[in-house]
Amino acid sequence: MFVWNANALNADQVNAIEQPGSVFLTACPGSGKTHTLTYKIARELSLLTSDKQRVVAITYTHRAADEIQERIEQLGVDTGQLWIGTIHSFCLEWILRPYAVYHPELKHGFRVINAHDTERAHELLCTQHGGGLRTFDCGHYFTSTGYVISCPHWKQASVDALLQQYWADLRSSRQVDFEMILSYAYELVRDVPSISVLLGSIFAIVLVDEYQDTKEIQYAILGAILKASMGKARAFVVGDPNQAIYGSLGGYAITPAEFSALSGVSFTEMDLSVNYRSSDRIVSYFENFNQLTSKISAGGKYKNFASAISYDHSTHRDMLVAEVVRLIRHNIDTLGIPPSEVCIVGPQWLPLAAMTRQLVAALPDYSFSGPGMVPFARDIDNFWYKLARIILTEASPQLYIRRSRWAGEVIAALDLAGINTTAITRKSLLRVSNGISSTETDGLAYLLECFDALFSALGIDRTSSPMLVEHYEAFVEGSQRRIDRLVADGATAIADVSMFRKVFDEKTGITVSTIHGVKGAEFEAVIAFGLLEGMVPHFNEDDKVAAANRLLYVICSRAKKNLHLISEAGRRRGQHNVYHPTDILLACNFGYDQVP
Ligand SMILES: Nc1ncnc2c1ncn2[C@@H]1O[C@H](COP(=O)(O)OP(=O)(O)OP(=O)(O)O)[C@@H](O)[C@H]1O
Repeated sequence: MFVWNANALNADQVNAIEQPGSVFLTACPGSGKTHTLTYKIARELSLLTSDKQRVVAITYTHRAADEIQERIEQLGVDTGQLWIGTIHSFCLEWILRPYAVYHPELKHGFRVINAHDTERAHELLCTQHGGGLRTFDCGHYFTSTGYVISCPHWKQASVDALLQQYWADLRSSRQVDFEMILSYAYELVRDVPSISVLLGSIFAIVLVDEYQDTKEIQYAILGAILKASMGKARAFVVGDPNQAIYGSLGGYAITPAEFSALSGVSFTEMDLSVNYRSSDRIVSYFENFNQLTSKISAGGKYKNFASAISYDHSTHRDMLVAEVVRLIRHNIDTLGIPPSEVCIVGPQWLPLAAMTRQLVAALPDYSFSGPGMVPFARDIDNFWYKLARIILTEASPQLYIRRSRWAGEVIAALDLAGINTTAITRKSLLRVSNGISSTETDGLAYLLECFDALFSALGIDRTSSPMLVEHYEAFVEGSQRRIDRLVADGATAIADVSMFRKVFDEKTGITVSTIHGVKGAEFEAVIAFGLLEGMVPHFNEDDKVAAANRLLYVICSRAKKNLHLISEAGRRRGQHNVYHPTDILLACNFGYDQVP
C-alpha cells in the first residue's frame, strides 16, 4: 500500500484520505485541496484489487490533470489504472466515442470542433442575423432539461434563433462543439441506462476537483454513473464555494445533500482550514471577501512574512504599464522574488494582450507567458495537436514522464485512426521525434515539416486515414486563423517557432493571466489591474456584489507574499464614460502599504 512521508499531510488531510466511504471536502484557498486529492488518488490506486478497475479524476483544466498525474508518478505510484482529465475529455472518451452508435446524431461519426471554430461560426451568424448581436452574446450552456442563454433578456430571442441555426449547421456537418459534448453525453447516459451501469462497475472511485465551478449537467452525468453503481463506486469531491467564478457559464457549488440526492452516495462532510500558501497578512486581507463564515488561519512557511498589500486607484490608464513595470521591478530586483513567482492578473483578454505586449517591450530582460498567446489551435482532441506537443518539447529528463504519456496518447489516437501501431512504442516514437530537426523559423511551417519527416520515418502515409486528413486540415486552418488574429492584435512575433515552443516550456518567466486562468495557481507576488465595476464584476452578472467578492477572493488568495491591486483611472467605457473602481474594493477598509 502507498505510504506517504509523515509530514506531507496534516491530520485533517489524512482523515479525509483515509475515510473509507465517500467524502465531500470543502476548504479554503491554499489549504491543500489539490494536494489532498493527489494523495487520495495515489492511495486509491495502490488499493485497487482488480486490473479492470479504474480510478477516475475530473479536473478543471488539462494543466491540472497533467500536474496531478506527474505528482502521483513522482510519489512512485503506477498510474496505469488512473483516468484523469477534464469533464469534456471524460465524456468524449468514456461516453461519446464508445457509445456514439446509440445516438441518432452521432452514430454516423462526428468531429469535435474547438473554441475558435465555435467563435468563428458565431461571428459569421451574428453578421448574418444583424440586430447588433456580438459573439459574446452567444454564450450559452446546456442543462439536463434544456439550455440557458447568458446574454441580457432583451437579446435572448435573437440569440435563440441564431443558436438554433448554429446547432442545425453543426448537426448537418456532423460536428460537435464543447457544450454539445456535455449534452450528448447526458442524453446517452439518460437514454441508455446500461452505459452508467457498466461505467459504475468499472470505476472504484470518482474524484472531482473544484466542484464549485461544475455545471448542473456535469453533476447530472456523474450522478447518474454513481447512482447506477449501487454504492460500489465512491466519490471524493473537493472545492471551495467562495471561489465559484464560473456562474455565468452555469458553474455552481452544489451542496452535499443535493449531490447525495442526485447520486445516491452518502457523503462524510469534511473541511480544511489551514492555509499553507500565504502570510497571515494576506489571509486576513482576502478574508474581507469571504462570503461564508469559515475561519481561515495561515500555517505555512510564509505565515509570518511581512507582506506588502497595496491598493492604487489613482494611477491613470496612460501610466498603468509604467506602474506595473515599477511593481515588477520592485518585487524582482529589490526584493529578489524570482520572475516565475510573479503574476500579472487582469479581468479580460484584450486589455491583458495589450498589457503583455507593452510589458514585453518595456522589460526586454524578462520573459513572459501571456494570455491567449498560443499560436496554434489548442484542440486537445486533434491528433496533430497531440503530436505537436512532443515535437515542440525538448528531450529533457524533467519532461520524460510527460512526453512519454503524450507519446502514449499519440499512439492511441493512431490506433483510433485505423493505423497499425504494433511496431510503435512510446520510446520509439520519442526517439524518432527527437531525431528530427529543421532550420525552418516559421512555427507552423516548422511543425508541418516535422509532421512529414516523422510520418515518413515511421513509414505511415498520413493521407491514408480520413480522420488524420480531417484533423490535419482543421489544425492547419485553425492555427493559421489564430496566428492571423494575434498578428492583427499586434503580437507580430507570434508566428515564430520560438513562440510555438514557449507554449510547453516549463514556467520560467512572469505569468500574465486572466482571473479565471489563475484559478488553482500560486505566486509570491500578484499584481492585479482592471479592478473596475463592469469588469470585476462583469456587467452581465446578476448578483454583482457576490460576483465581485468571489473574483477578488480568488485573485488575492493566489498571493504568497505580496499583493498589489490597481483600479486604474480613466479607462474608457463606451464613447462618453469611464470605468470606476470596483465598489466593494473601494469600500474595503484596510491599512494598505505604500510601495517605495
Ligand atoms: N500538509 C501540508 N504541509 C505543507 N504544505 C502543504 C500541505 N498541504 C498543502 N500544502 C501546500 O500548500 C499549497 C496550497 O496547496 P493546494 O494548491 O493543494 O491548495 P488548494 O486548497 O487546492 O488551493 P486553491 O483552492 O487556492 O487552489 C501548496 O504549495 C501545497 O504544496
